[in-house]
Amino acid sequence: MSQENSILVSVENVGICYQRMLRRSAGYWALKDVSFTIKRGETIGIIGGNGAGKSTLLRLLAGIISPDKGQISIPPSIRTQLLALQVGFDRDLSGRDNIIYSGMLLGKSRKEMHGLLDEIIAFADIGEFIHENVRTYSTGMCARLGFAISSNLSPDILLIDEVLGVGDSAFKEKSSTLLKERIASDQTVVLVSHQHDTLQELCDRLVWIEDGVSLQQGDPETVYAAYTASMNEKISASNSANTSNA
Ligand SMILES: Nc1ncnc2c1ncn2[C@@H]1O[C@H](COP(=O)(O)OP(=O)(O)OP(=O)(O)O)[C@@H](O)[C@H]1O
Repeated sequence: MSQENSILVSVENVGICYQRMLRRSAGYWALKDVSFTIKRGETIGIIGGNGAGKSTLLRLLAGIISPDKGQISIPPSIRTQLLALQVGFDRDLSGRDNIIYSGMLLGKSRKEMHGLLDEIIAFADIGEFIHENVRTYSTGMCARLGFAISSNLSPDILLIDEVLGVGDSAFKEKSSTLLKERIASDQTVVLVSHQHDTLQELCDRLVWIEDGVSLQQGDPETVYAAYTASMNEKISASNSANTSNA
């Protein structure tokens, strides 16, 4: 099989159960039964309603959490990087130190990272804030830092959780251009987004997840149409229930 078409990641009947804070209450299965594969060089879009389990799935692919049932297979040499607004940085370190730390997590040496620092800082373009703790950053600044790091480090799989469309218009343009370049250069990408245009333009395939279950996968047009039809049905059902209760 050629390298381009080889399966890089396989997710089989995976479930993730979050433990509740109250010890006696049962855990919550955020993912119940998710299966799909990712081929080398593919851009996969993950869609689904709020709370469907999309971010949980990216955390699983990033190796932050492990499955409580089923299996995920990723070769040990494969480095993933998660670009998300809530995770990925040590909030008590400066942006600069987070750049070095992220690079080392992706297998770079401290010396290599010092060589890349200036370029990454220039791409992030957040001024003196680069020396402040990430805790003080705005949402857009976190997105800038994340994109700046991934633009220079090229992980094997880039995982993007709804950070497109964040920030000012100059940054949106810059991040979208970067992503398109990565996709053209055969970067493997998994992208969570609610933006139809983005999914349509960038993705080879969509995987639709609802209530922790992978319902459908395939070409973006078909899967998005099925997802939208299901959403519209839910809205109609909810409107009818509200009318009959009035
Ligand atoms: N750390 C956690 N502990 C307990 N429950 C969690 C945790 N993280 C997420 N959940 C729950 O798991 C479910 C799936 O959450 P997740 O964030 O993966 O959904 P999502 O599809 O990304 O949602 P959205 O589109 O709203 O961002 C939700 O019901 C959420 O409340």
